[in-house]
Amino acid sequence: MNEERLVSAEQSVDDQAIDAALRPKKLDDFIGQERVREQLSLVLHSALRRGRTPDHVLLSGGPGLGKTTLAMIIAAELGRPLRITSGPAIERAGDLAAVLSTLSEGEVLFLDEIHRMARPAEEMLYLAMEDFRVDVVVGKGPGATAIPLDIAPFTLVGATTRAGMLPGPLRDRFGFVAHMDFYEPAELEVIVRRSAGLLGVRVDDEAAAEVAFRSRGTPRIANRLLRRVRDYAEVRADGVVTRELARAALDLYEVDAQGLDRLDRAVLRALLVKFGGGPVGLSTLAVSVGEEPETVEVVAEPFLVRQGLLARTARGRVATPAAWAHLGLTPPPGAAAPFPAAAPGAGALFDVGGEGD
Ligand SMILES: Nc1ncnc2c1ncn2[C@@H]1O[C@H](COP(=O)(O)OP(=O)(O)OP(=O)(O)O)[C@@H](O)[C@H]1O
Repeated sequence: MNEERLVSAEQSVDDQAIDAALRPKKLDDFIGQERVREQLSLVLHSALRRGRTPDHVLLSGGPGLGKTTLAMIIAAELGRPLRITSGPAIERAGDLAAVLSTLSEGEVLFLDEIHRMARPAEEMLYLAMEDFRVDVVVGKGPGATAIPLDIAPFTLVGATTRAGMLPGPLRDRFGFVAHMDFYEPAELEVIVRRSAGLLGVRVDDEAAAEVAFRSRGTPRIANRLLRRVRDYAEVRADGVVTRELARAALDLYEVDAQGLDRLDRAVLRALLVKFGGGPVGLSTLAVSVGEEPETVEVVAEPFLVRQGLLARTARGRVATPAAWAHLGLTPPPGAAAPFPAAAPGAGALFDVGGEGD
């Protein structure tokens, strides 16, 4: 169901063309992520000065935060071609050898979802990253021989949503690791205004702020909400997006003032109304909203936790005071405190898996 959500950060089929059209092409046009941008600029420009290929770059961060965009910008800033592949496309070492052996001097290789690459290919990549060499194995069994093959110096840009899943030896071979954070509303507002300009949508500043605020810190979601708001303004008004129109459109699509959607709110409401704010086990909570536990855990909870609306404790899921306020409800006397510091037997707080019902 993640794919169908308006507030999913994953790329949908509809997003593909628009993502491409809205990508900034230069580092200076890339909005937000100040530290990453500055660090990357130094890495790239010092390599350019020295006439060398820059260190390999690892981009780590959630979907829709701009990793593909940055990879394209890196190639553009270096004035080099970009080759794009992804971990799941590399099922065998031979798949990677085919890519590496056809790279041109200085080419930028973007390997998206690098944590999903096949293990034997990973080992081939170590050597390629370090020595610009691959060992091509010819034959099978005891007669197999490894033929070393030089490859052109290249820059690998790896992207991952799960930096923790990368084996240490692979992570260590990146000279520069960029951690991409969620964007601030003010940064997203600039992105919304820029995208509106490119799409020819007239959006006033207050409306841009409204869209930004509901975009869960993610440019891809901001661009998607902007499109829905544009449709609404075109059909129901004169095409100019005002704050009132943006609010009405996003309310219609059930994306609320903090970016929660129907599922998020259903989970929160069940936790508050049916279970008095918790603690309640994940499976019980999931059944009460008619979803699988995994859907609640993977799709709804991370954002609720990030927003400080829900806490995962050793005793189960607990609503925070902000959750009551967000849904305009009053906690009953004695509602569970999210952080029962003094309660005997209360366990650790966050991200404790496996609590019972
Ligand atoms: N800093 C930014 N400034 C302007 N637009 C941005 C920025 N970051 C991302 N975007 C826009 O958001 C959309 C998604 O970005 P992109 O495809 O680069 O994300 P991603 O991190 O590679 O996502 P995924 O991990 O799902 O592939 C693109 O349209 C891109 O233009």
